[in-house]
Amino acid sequence: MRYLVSGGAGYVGSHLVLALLDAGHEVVVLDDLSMGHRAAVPTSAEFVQATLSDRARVQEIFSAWSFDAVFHMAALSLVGDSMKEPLRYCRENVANSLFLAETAARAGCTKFVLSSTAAVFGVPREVPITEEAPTTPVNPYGLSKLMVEQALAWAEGAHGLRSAALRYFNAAGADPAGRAGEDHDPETHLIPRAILATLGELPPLHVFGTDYDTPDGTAVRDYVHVADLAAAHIAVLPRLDQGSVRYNIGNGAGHSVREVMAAVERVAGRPVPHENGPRRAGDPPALVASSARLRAETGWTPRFAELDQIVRTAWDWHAAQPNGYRARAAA
Ligand SMILES: NC(=O)c1ccc[n+]([C@@H]2O[C@H](COP(=O)([O-])OP(=O)(O)OC[C@H]3O[C@@H](n4cnc5c(N)ncnc54)[C@H](O)[C@@H]3O)[C@@H](O)[C@H]2O)c1
Ligand SMILES: O=c1ccn([C@@H]2O[C@H](COP(=O)(O)OP(=O)(O)O[C@H]3O[C@H](CO)[C@H](O)[C@H](O)[C@H]3O)[C@@H](O)[C@H]2O)c(=O)[nH]1
Repeated sequence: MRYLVSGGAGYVGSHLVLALLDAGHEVVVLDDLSMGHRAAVPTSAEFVQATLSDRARVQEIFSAWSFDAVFHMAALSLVGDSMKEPLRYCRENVANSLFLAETAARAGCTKFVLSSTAAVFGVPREVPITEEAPTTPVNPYGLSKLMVEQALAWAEGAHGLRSAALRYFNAAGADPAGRAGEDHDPETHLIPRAILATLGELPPLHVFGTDYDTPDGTAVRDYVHVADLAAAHIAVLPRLDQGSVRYNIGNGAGHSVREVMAAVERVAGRPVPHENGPRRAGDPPALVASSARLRAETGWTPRFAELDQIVRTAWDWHAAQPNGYRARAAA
């Protein structure tokens, strides 16, 4: 099979590309490298450096190749930035996604997998969060993804485009073989920030909020290993033969910021330098997935379900290349 991965030079995308190549598929990566890294894309994948807002380039890609499915990961995805630039977030994420989906459908591609997010749920009334939970985003990032999900839901009847909306919870960890890892600039995610602070590569970690209504007062998230996330994408593809789907993807276990710091300390064998601070705007107190539907319908199950396993792969990646892909690019 041949697949297009938009955003395939990014964190989650690079791990999906590895999983697809490992399974023997052909992969074309479309990425503008605004956040991703050329060195994150294996040489056995085709690479097209282009932005999704360059409509002519996107159409050229569909003229040059035919695809069995599109995995659409390229997006603006920082909650904090989305609070500052809500219109840009909605415009970019919605317009680019819908143009890509429309172009795919016109080219005869009938399967479209959207990287959606737990942020579509806002502050949930109940955890774990099922696919039936109300979708009431509390930040423009979550709203932009929800708008794309809703538009795609109309595309099946009208254009025959079947879609999978995959609501990732918190992607974490690195390729267990060390081929890829997380490298954002700026890095905003908790686990890499805690690790890089411990390695002395970043200033002490700021704990965003210690007064949440959670067991230890810090916010709770569901950390899912990025290789398990990649495997879920492959597992859902056959479901699209029967129609569009949406799945929540997490481990089903919540961990607080303090628990994550404790896991980093166990793996690193030394304390995480940190300071307590105020809450970050747009952060819900607790997000934990029910992935029962995904497990039941696809047989997917996480291989790296323990927080320490997840942190260990991330630690190994950062300890081996504290400057991320820059060292690889220079090599
Ligand atoms: N990381 C997470 O925990 C998480 C959680 C939920 C959802 N998601 C979603 O998963 C997807 C991937 O997330 P990630 O953490 O890998 O992000 P990332 O920033 O590492 O990767 C996104 C990639 O898309 C590229 N890109 C961005 N805008 C583009 C454009 N207009 N044209 C072409 N390429 C463009 C970037 O260069 C980057 O390589 C995103 O859609 C994100 O919203 C991520
Ligand atoms: O330096 C930091 C960074 C994060 N946190 C806290 O750690 C938790 C996790 O924060 P991340 O930034 O790692 O992840 P988010 O939960 O904010 O966001 C991630 O998951 C969301 C859905 O759950 C979105 O999809 C988003 O794209 C993705 O980055 C949050 O409670 C946050 O407040 C800190 O205390 N200090």
